[in-house]
Amino acid sequence: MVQSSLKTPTQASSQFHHQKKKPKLEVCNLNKNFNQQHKQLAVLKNINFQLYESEFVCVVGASGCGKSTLINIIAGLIQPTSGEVKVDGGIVLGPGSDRGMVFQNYTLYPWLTVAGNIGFGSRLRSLCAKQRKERIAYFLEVVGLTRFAKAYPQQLSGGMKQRVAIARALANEPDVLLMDEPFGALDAQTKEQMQQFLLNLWQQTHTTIWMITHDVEEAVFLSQRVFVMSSNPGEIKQEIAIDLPQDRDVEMKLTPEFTAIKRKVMHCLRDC
Ligand SMILES: Nc1ncnc2c1ncn2[C@@H]1O[C@H](COP(=O)(O)OP(=O)(O)OP(=O)(O)O)[C@@H](O)[C@H]1O
Repeated sequence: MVQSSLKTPTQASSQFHHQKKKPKLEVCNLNKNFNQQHKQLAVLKNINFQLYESEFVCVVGASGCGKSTLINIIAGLIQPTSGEVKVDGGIVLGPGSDRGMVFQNYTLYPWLTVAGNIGFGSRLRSLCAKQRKERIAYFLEVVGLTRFAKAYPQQLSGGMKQRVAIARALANEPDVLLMDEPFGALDAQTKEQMQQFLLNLWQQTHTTIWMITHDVEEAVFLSQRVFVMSSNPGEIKQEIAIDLPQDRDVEMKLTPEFTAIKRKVMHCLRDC
C-alpha cells in the first residue's frame, strides 16, 4: 500500500535521528575524464560522499564544474572513468528504478495525461490495475493536482508541470530522488512556492534527495547538508551542515541564522 510506505513527520524524524548507519547512496573514489580536442579533460576528481536515508542534500558549484556529469553518473546514464556509485550497497551499472530523476526542463510525456504521466514508472506499471489507480490518485492528491488528472502537460503552468514530474518520480518509490535544478526555469514567485512545496513533501515522505541547484538560498532552505563543488577538476571542496530547525517556511530566509549560513556557503563558493 502506498500509505504504509510514507512516514508521518514524527516517524520520519525519529528515523532521521538514527540514520547514520548504512548509506542509501554512496559515491566512492569517483573520477571522470572526457576527451576534448584530443586531450583528456579531468572533469570530476576523487568524489567521495555518502547520503543517508531520509537526508536532503543540495550541491552547489560554478557553471561547468561537473554537477550534471556527476548526477548523470549517479543516474547510470554515463560511466565514470574510475570509482563507483552504490545504492543500498549495490553497485550502479546503468539506469534503474531505484533512482528517480527530475530535470530542469520538464520531461513529461506530452501525449499522456497528468495521471498517465504519474503512472508511467516501471515499478508502478508492474502493479495490478487497482493498486496502480490507487497510487496515482494518492500522488495526485499529494501534489494537489487531483482536478487536473485528465489534463495534458501543455495545459499546465511550469510549476504544475514540475509537480507532476516530482509526483511521477515519487510514485515509483525510488530509493533516492535525484534532482537537477528542478526549479531553474521557474519565475521567482513560483520557485519560492515550489521550494515550500518540496520541503513539505519531503517532510511527509522523507524520501532521500540529492539535488543540484545554482541558488544558494534554495540550497540552504531545503537541505541538511550542502556540498560546495570547485571547478577544473570538479571536486567536493566543502560540506556545510545546515544547522537550522527542520520545520521551515519562507520567513526563515529573513532570519540572522539563515543569512549567516547563506553567507558561509557563498564565501565558500567564491573561494573555490
Ligand atoms: N560528453 C562530453 N564530452 C566532453 N566534455 C564534456 C561532456 N560533457 C560535459 N563535458 C565537459 O565537462 C565539464 C562539466 O560539464 P557539466 O555539464 O557537468 O557542468 P555543470 O556543473 O553541470 O554546468 P552547468 O551548471 O552549467 O550545467 C564542462 O567543461 C563540459 O564542457
